Amino acid sequence: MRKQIAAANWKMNLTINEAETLLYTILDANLEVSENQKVVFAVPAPYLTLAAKKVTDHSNVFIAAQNIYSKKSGAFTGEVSVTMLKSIGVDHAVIGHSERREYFNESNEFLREKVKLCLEENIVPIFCCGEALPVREVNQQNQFVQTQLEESLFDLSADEIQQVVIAYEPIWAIGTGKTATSEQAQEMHAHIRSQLAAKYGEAIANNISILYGGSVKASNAKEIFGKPDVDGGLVGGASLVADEFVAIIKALKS
Ligand SMILES: O=C[C@H](O)COP(=O)(O)O
Repeated sequence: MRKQIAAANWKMNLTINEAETLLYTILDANLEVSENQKVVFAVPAPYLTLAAKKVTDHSNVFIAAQNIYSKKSGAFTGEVSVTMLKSIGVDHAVIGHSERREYFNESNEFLREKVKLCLEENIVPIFCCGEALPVREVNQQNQFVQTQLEESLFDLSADEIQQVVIAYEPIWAIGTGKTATSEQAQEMHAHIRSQLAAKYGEAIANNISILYGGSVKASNAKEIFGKPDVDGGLVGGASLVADEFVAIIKALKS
């Protein structure tokens, strides 16, 4: 049975003191995260070690890197590898966020290598996909996202694909306050799941968590997460406010 997941993406925000306070406040909020749920914090790289140590006492709570490099080690100044993450207890990584694709020119092919590497090291890739506004305006979003999946994920084996979490994040809804309607989210999630089913079979497709990202907040999480193919969210801005993120966690399906 696929997991329901609330994933925080702090992006490039917070000082260490602010990060500690936020994480501790959320963890101390009497969270009851069931076996069928996961809470993930994608924190800035300098805070990964501290955050990974802090969550060891909390069941079903995990720490993610916001990015990795596509090689395991070597002369790649400034980059962070999956091997390093593994060695500090980090077990998830956001791969292919639209900000990485846009500002750092990360291609589907490059992201395919990163996903592979995560799986080799037993790190769960949270693979992001999603279209920009001009693509949606000409109603090409399904084909666009399908190509992202095909080029980055569809050479994985049946065992491998089931380790991947997919996050659908329409770029026009990220940080804009403009959320996709729950119907738009469901429509795309159903499309993604149908593509997974066509490639790997229905049973496997039904095992894969598909998160929605784009202006999720406490006030809309319940409705969006309530849709049958939406298995939680990847949350930016609202994950920086403890009460908001706690409410978002509570909005997960049980
Ligand atoms: O990774 C998270 C997404 O980019 C969503 O960000 P947002 O919740 O601030 O719109």
